[in-house]
Amino acid sequence: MSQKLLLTFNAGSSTVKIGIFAREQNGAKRIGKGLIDFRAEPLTFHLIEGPKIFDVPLVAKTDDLLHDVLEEVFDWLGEHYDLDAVSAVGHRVVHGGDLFGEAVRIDDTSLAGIESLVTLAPLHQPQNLRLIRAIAELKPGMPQTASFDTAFHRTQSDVVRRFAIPRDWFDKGVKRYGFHGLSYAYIAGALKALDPERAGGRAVVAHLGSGASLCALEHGVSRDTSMGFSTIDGVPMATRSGAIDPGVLFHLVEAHGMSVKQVEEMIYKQSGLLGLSGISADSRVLLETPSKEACEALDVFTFRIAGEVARLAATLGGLDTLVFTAGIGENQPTIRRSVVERLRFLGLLLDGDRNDRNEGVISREESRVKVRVIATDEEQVIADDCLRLDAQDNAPLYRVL
Ligand SMILES: Nc1ncnc2c1ncn2[C@@H]1O[C@H](COP(=O)(O)OP(=O)(O)O)[C@@H](O)[C@H]1O
Ligand SMILES: CC(=O)OP(=O)(O)O
Ligand SMILES: [Mg+2]
Repeated sequence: MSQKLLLTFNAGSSTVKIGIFAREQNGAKRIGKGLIDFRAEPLTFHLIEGPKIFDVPLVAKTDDLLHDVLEEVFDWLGEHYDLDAVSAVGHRVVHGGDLFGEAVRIDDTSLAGIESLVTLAPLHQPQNLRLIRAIAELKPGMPQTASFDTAFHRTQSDVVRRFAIPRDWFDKGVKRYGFHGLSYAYIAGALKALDPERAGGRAVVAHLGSGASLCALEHGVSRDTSMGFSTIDGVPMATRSGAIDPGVLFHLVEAHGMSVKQVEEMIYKQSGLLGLSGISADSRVLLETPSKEACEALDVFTFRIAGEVARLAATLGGLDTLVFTAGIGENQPTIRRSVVERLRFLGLLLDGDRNDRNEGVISREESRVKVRVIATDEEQVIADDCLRLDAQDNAPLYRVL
């Protein structure tokens, strides 16, 4: 019999990342990585790690269900992996609200809980649900688990989580939740391995991908983060505005007659780097475009990130380590340089050559704050949760309702 496998799904704002893991005695070991790119026209599947590397355009269209897209992706994956050996599937689910403090098996009850949080993460949660349902149809009876982005931040104090609005709204769930928790959990583990005594001490992690946020870690525990109630808050992103004076939103609706839906579309999908530059949501394109607007978009981005690092350092009462991670954080020296140069006053000194080579430590020896680049792996966290939950007992399986 062939070795048992696990699949993981990490649905971000613009891609779905698929992890293929072997179930080994000492845990889940990655053996492949795929990516469905929803920005590409036509929709494209990339196998970026595995026995063969390839890109294929998909015939299936993104419909509301993702059933056809996944079926086609499974056909491609099936040429290289024995998909009959898949014994469980784990998902990243972006919002767990106050309902989910840790990863869970998916059954009808947990699925209803995930569904009840759709309005809190309209860019992500519906996609998570589509994937869960499509897999339940394509692989009936397959055990599925959910790992929540919000769960890692439940160690934050109420002072950090409260908005300064009438206090009963907090009890009704209007509070700062924070996201990218699977990435921060992975980085906290990596920092512990690099620095077993102090896990990086007082560390700020900058997760800079299509969605971007920062997290303040005290010996690996979340104390504060830039994203709040929704995935809009904090720093500007590929297409999201980041924190914005709520007065602007009232103004757009009342003085300019925009509907709430139109404002939502603008803030989630037409803002950030795309809106600022008018050129592209992809920082790689902006770095190569010699225009004033592209340059200014990147300046706003790095200005706001540096400001957030300083704010989070205040939460921690100082800063020992700054970590860059995710697509931009791991791969873009120019953006890291602009952020770190703005933070010289906090004791950060960049080693330009190390930074250009994307090395693990990019600060100089004499820098008071150590600056690191660590590749995140949200799929590993999902796979570890999935393996642990699946091994516990034969609890409920999700079937198509
Ligand atoms: N070499 C690179 N590979 C992939 N993404 C990169 C690279 N360099 C920069 N990026 C940036 O990272 C972003 C994607 O980051 P990622 O963490 O994968 O985001 P998400 O999970 O939100 O889709 C891209 O929009 C791009 O701007
Ligand atoms: C929470 C969030 O913004 O996720 P992503 O960066 O994957 O879009
Ligand atoms: Mg992501």
